Amino acid sequence: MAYETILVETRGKVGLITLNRPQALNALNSTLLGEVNRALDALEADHGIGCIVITGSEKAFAAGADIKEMANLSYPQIYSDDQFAGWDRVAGRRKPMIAAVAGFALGGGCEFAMMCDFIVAADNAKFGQPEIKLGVMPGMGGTQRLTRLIGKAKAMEMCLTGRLMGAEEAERSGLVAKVVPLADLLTEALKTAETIASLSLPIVMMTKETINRADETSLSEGIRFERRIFHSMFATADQKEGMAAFVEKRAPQFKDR
Ligand SMILES: CC(C)=CC(=O)SCCNC(=O)CCNC(=O)[C@H](O)C(C)(C)COP(=O)(O)OP(=O)(O)OC[C@H]1O[C@@H](n2cnc3c(N)ncnc32)[C@H](O)[C@@H]1OP(=O)(O)O
Repeated sequence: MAYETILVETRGKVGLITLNRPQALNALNSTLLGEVNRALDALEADHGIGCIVITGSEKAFAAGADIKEMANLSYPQIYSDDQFAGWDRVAGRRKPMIAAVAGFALGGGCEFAMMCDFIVAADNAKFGQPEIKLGVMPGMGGTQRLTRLIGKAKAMEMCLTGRLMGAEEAERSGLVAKVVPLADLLTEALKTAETIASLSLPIVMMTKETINRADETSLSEGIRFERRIFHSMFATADQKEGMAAFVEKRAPQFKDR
């Protein structure tokens, strides 16, 4: 498949999407959004893929939604086109997605990274929601996801001032799972993705769905949901294989069923 703004590769059971608009610091325009969704459609349909890594360049994961593309839109246009609705499709993906972030992850770039299941950051990463400086606010989920990840006080401070947060503070605050040296970013992200992809895909997907339920529901409903999904895992061959392998002191051979 041909793409203009991204590169798509498979490395064993891992799908790798690299944002590739270096001249605009990977600003997220509508072509790029369409291509990311097209690539994710293909990777999700491929039964050989167990995890997806999304990355950018050393300078920028993405410097935000494309300001030049949106600057002159009118309210009727942006409303009737439901601007950014395509990002809900990105966020709703069922296979696990890791954002490997180096450099700037600003505005929509930070929001895109937060749509992934977790973020591995290079030590030069800078996160921020600077939209307030453009006379708007985050519009791709940032007010909600950032608040859930780092809490109201820090989310308010970041969104109301537009200040940037470095990688170490982002890790301390719960925005990123792990910080690694820039030179090791892709290797580390791919290694983590390979670990996930070596496990049972349906069990991984059910676990992702169940954890995401925590953002949507009360504790008691969430625990009830977890219990139902946990019980259902006993209908899979991979549960039988995983537990038999432990008892027989051998490595499990998961079949994704
Ligand atoms: C509104 C919603 C819902 C979401 C958003 O995401 S709004 C955008 C939020 N992001 C920002 O406000 C960041 C904008 N970018 C910057 O502040 C700077 O580019 C920088 C601090 C990230 C890097 O500065 P640097 O001096 O190193 O590089 P530049 O010369 O400024 O940029 C290089 C090149 O990229 C173009 N660029 C950068 N960001 C965007 C963007 N978000 N949209 C469109 N284009 C962008 C920049 O204009 C320049 O290209 P030209 O030389 O052709 O102008």
